[in-house]
Amino acid sequence: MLKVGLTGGIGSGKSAVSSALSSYGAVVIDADAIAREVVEPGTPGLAEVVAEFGEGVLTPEGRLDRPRLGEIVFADEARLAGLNAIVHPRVAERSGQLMEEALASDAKVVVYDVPLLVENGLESLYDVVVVVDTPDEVRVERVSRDRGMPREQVRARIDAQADRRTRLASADLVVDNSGTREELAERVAELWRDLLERAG
Ligand SMILES: CC(C)(COP(=O)(O)OP(=O)(O)OC[C@H]1O[C@@H](n2cnc3c(N)ncnc32)[C@H](O)[C@@H]1O)[C@@H](O)C(=O)NCCC(=O)NCCS
Ligand SMILES: Nc1ncnc2c1ncn2[C@@H]1O[C@H](COP(=O)(O)OP(=O)(O)OP(=O)(O)O)[C@@H](O)[C@H]1O
Repeated sequence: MLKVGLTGGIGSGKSAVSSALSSYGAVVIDADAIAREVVEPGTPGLAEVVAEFGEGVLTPEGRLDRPRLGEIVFADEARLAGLNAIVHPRVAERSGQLMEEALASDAKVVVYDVPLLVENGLESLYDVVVVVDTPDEVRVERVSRDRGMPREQVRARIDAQADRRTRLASADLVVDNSGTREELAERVAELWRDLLERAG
């Protein structure tokens, strides 16, 4: 079983790449999805977030108000560090469990889709680090267009992440997603062949 760490900054196209890899037969573990699960209503994670940030980060229904918390933490490094200290250990634990389950399956390739692989120094956990590389301006365009996130919010998240050079320095393989979706699909098909070869 080949362990692949798939990373890239906000809006780079990791989800697009991981869903294509999943359709080819890879097991995909999604860090963003786990980061949501660990702060669902009733979890100790959400209780800690409220203790740290106050009731103001809850919606009237008692769920985490994610855009609100995003505005707070991406404007203030210390507050972001406070949130990361609550969420990241829980994500690491749960993703470790899911990785163990994947290793026990007969899949040839398992992909951990994680935006902060380089930031959190996780390179050594994977046989192959794949970086999805997309210019900052293109990412701002795509995320504001498709998710309605204000451009300044996308930029603030880009600023909170590793820069392009740092991320590329950790890459074993790079997928360029500056072009069309069709071009990306071709590159992922090539990537899959490469990963299968490495899986042996
Ligand atoms: C601040 C929160 C509530 C905002 O939620 P929102 O729904 O708007 O964004 P979502 O979680 O879908 O993240 C979208 C993208 O933002 C970027 N991002 C998220 N968290 C971080 C972070 N701590 N540092 C840098 N970039 C981040 C990533 O590129 C991510 O793919 C949320 O991002 C969060 O809880 N972040 C801390 C946990 C974390 O680091 N998650 C990333 C994977 S472990
Ligand atoms: N080649 C492309 N051309 C046009 N739009 C694209 C392309 N690739 C991805 N997108 C769109 O850009 C947005 C960002 O892509 P995606 O969600 O896959 O990125 P991501 O790296 O998973 O982002 P995040 O870190 O925020 O979770 C999505 O709305 C996606 O549909």
